[in-house]
Amino acid sequence: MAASPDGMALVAADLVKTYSQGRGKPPLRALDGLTFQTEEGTVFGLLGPNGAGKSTTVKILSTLSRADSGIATVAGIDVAKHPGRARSAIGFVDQKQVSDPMDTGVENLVLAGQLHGMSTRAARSRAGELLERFALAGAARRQVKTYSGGMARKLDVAIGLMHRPQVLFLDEPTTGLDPEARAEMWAEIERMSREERMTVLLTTHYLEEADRLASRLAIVDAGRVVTEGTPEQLKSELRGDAVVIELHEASVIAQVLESLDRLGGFREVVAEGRAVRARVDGGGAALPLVLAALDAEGVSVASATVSRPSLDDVYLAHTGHSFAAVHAGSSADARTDLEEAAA
Ligand SMILES: Nc1ncnc2c1ncn2[C@@H]1O[C@H](COP(=O)(O)OP(=O)(O)OP(=O)(O)O)[C@@H](O)[C@H]1O
Repeated sequence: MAASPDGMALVAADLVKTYSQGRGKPPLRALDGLTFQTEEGTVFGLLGPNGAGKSTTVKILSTLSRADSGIATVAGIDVAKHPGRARSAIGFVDQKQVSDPMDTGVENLVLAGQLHGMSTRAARSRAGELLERFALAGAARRQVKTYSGGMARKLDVAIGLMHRPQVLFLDEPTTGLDPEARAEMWAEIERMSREERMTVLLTTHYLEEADRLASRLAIVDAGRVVTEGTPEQLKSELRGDAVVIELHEASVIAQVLESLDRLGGFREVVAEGRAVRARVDGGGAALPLVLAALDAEGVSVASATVSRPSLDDVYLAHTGHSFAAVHAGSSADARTDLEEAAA
């Protein structure tokens, strides 16, 4: 399998991309020197708040958009110089359903194979293989409109795999799936990368998903990679434990911040809604002191927890906001495509 000479399946080097925002407004710098690389046969996670530049990065790497400057390669192929070759090396699974609901599962797969230049015979054989693998063989001849959400999603991934790509782009593969379907999808993604040495670029709104699947992660903010490493490395870089104090009322936040300041030793103190988060060494010993101080001041605490650093803490430390708060219920992207409109 031809990867780039240095074994990197994906390279994004100093990517810059600006979008026109319409007449009279300055262009928006969506990517500002974004850089990362991914080894062959691994799952690489891209995390970041809405608007950080993840989709723009994926669009450039998958030839759907062009960078203003910088280099992007997929399996050693420069995507700007050889988009056709790059396209045959990648599979792209969009957030939106790509299969035709009126066609059967097998019809969708065979059509996808034919669009990639496969003969009908080869496409049928590959479709059969994938239907088996995704436990969809029993539903192969049913219209996709009769499938559950999990089945339709698996079919979409199978469509992306028809032409045996070296690199698969998965944009929020489990958004909207129930826990069982999500677990099944995770197992399949793990299997693909392990057994077939397939490289997967995963963008996700679920930290748990990134933690479980990605061997390396990049956190993207304002068009740049702000930190990168294995989930374990990123977590171990954070010193101390995470303390979260939830209050019954937001009006006492200032009092809590003052108490923490007085007690000393608390770092990265952030107030969010009715909660205060902070880091402290020896959280187990520090928490009772905080609770005693707040009790003495008559501040009513709804809950208080202390935990080892999580990926959410990594995210918070690098972006200044918690992943859960940013992504609560927000994945729909309703902006108008100004770039296309301006073209
Ligand atoms: N076609 C476009 N025209 C104009 N602005 C755009 C276009 N596409 C993206 N943007 C802007 O570029 C920035 C980066 O967007 P991008 O979609 O890459 O972020 P993202 O990290 O994928 O966010 P999300 O999680 O919301 O999908 C945002 O400010 C966005 O509004």
